[in-house]
Amino acid sequence: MSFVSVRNVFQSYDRRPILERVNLEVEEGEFVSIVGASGCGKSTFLRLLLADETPTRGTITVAGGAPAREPGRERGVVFQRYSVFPHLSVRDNIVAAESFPTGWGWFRGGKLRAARGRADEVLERIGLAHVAGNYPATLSGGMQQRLAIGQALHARPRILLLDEPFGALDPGTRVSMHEFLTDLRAETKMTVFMVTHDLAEGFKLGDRVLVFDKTRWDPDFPEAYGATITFDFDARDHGVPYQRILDKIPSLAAAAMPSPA
Ligand SMILES: Nc1ncnc2c1ncn2[C@@H]1O[C@H](COP(=O)(O)OP(=O)(O)OP(=O)(O)O)[C@@H](O)[C@H]1O
Repeated sequence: MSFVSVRNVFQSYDRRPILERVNLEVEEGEFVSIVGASGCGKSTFLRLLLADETPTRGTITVAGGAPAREPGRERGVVFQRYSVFPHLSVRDNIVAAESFPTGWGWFRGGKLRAARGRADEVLERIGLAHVAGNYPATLSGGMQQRLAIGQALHARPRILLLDEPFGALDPGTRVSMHEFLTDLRAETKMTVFMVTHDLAEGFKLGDRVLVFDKTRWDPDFPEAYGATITFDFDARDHGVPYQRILDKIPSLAAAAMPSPA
């Protein structure tokens, strides 16, 4: 039995199909990159994996359990724009990640001191110990995104969901974030799903690269059909040079790029 099992999943909004017949089996510890045209439903798929939404049809199960009805601590998420708390210090942003999901509200006294100690260990690991007392606004984009990832990891999720986590960063910072994520992954053995518009990034970081696209298309009614997984590439050990895939399936180049605004 695989770790994450997506069986015949459909998702519609107001009867408008977004995803149809999505089937996927993922082993624990796999890194799955997701690419596809803008608006084809990649973020929707992540929300379904997060259990932030329930599919219109079909089921998503983790470790053979019952389908989740709401996000839990075993699933962490990071969005493109840093979702950190601007009014809290870097250290307390990590503390918040631990205290809020417990439903106990903000830690106090000895509990707060202990939580801050644990937060400092996380900051050490993500290279932000030297700015622990700063507010997020004083950090660079890459540092804020490292903080957002640190927050998500602090709950020790078994599944990490990344929605274009490096999309807003400059190319140099992106490369250092790739190294950061690769190291963390080796350390934690998490299962990761990452939506990206950057095909090279998808192949560099992923064990697999999934392409979402429509298999049916009605020119008179473009919204008639939803998207599904049309390719599932093995990207392990740089197994498939993505350039060769682009040569073979040129439409993928367009599918993997954001559409012009
Ligand atoms: N809650 C919702 N209610 C209605 N429509 C929605 C909702 N969420 C998403 N949609 C629509 O579903 C479609 C897919 O959106 P989604 O954000 O999943 O695509 P995406 O592939 O992640 O796009 P992008 O690459 O641009 O981020 C879009 O047309 C969007 O407007």
